Amino acid sequence: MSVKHPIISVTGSSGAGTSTVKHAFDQIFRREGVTAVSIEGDAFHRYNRADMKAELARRTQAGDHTFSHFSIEANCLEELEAVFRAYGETGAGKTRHYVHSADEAECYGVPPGHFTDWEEMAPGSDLLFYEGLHGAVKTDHVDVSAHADLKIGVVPVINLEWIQKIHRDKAARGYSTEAIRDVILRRMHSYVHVICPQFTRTDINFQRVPVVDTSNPFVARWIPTADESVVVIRFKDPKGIDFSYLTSMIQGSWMSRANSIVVPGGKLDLAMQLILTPMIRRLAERGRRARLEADKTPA
Ligand SMILES: Nc1ncnc2c1ncn2[C@@H]1O[C@H](COP(=O)(O)OP(=O)(O)OP(=O)(O)O)[C@@H](O)[C@H]1O
Ligand SMILES: O=C(CO)[C@H](O)[C@H](O)COP(=O)(O)O
Repeated sequence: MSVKHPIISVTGSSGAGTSTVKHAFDQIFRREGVTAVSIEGDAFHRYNRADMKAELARRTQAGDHTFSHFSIEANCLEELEAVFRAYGETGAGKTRHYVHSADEAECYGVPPGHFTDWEEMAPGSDLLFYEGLHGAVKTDHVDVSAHADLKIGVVPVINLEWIQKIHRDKAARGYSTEAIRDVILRRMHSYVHVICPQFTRTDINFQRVPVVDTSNPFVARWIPTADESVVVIRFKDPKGIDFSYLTSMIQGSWMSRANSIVVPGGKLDLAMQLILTPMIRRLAERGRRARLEADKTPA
């Protein structure tokens, strides 16, 4: 955690909607005049696509059927923790991109399945924004979670998460339904042991729940729309959250527990703005004040 150089971490499984949620954050950053630098979790995969395939084959042959991109060992989480620590201390750090598709390849000048070179983040930022699979991970050897000042979980109920993943991976990444189904199955062990535990460490979880039948996600023809879903928003620490303000501002919302509200799917953006803007403003202002004070203090 760092007052001077705060970190916001948005964590979710593949297809959960973390990239989509990033847009909501970008709007708040723009409106509030907050300069953010970003890290994509996929940048910290340990292997490029070909090496991952080879490692997977090696492990499968050795009898390990649980290895996947969700696994701790498939990612450089010590490096991610080190980048979080360095940013918290100095406001600087390095990152890169994992290129998934032909579109991204054109943008980054690197073929799909490869990484760009490591690059220093732009100097002078107010905060670091992470979006990916492991932003609240804590094991015996690595603690990414401890370095993040605001942790957000993006967790649709699982059938919806799969539908979102299947549609995105088919449309944007060119995979077949069968290949995606196999990946979902292979990742299940780490989904349970690595992904889920993070959502008890997050400060706020946004859980999209469809109100249409998603019983067989593998044949769903489209992703349930905003109007066909509600979002459960759960606060780890409800102290200081003005629930009556939120429920009066967000039409159709209600409290389902002492720490949770439910909003219509179409109000997710508004809910995120109302909830997150004051938190982001506070982090950025505290950081600016602390950096100013540090500049005034003689070395
Ligand atoms: N609130 C939402 N309403 C409707 N569709 C959504 C919503 N959130 C995400 N989706 C859809 O789900 C798919 C996956 O979303 P997104 O790319 O944001 O996932 P992700 O968590 O960033 O995945 P990855 O980490 O694998 O890149 C996209 O097709 C997106 O349009
Ligand atoms: O989104 C993902 C994880 O968050 C991808 O599954 C992962 O980055 C691997 O990508 P690919 O299978 O296309 O090489």
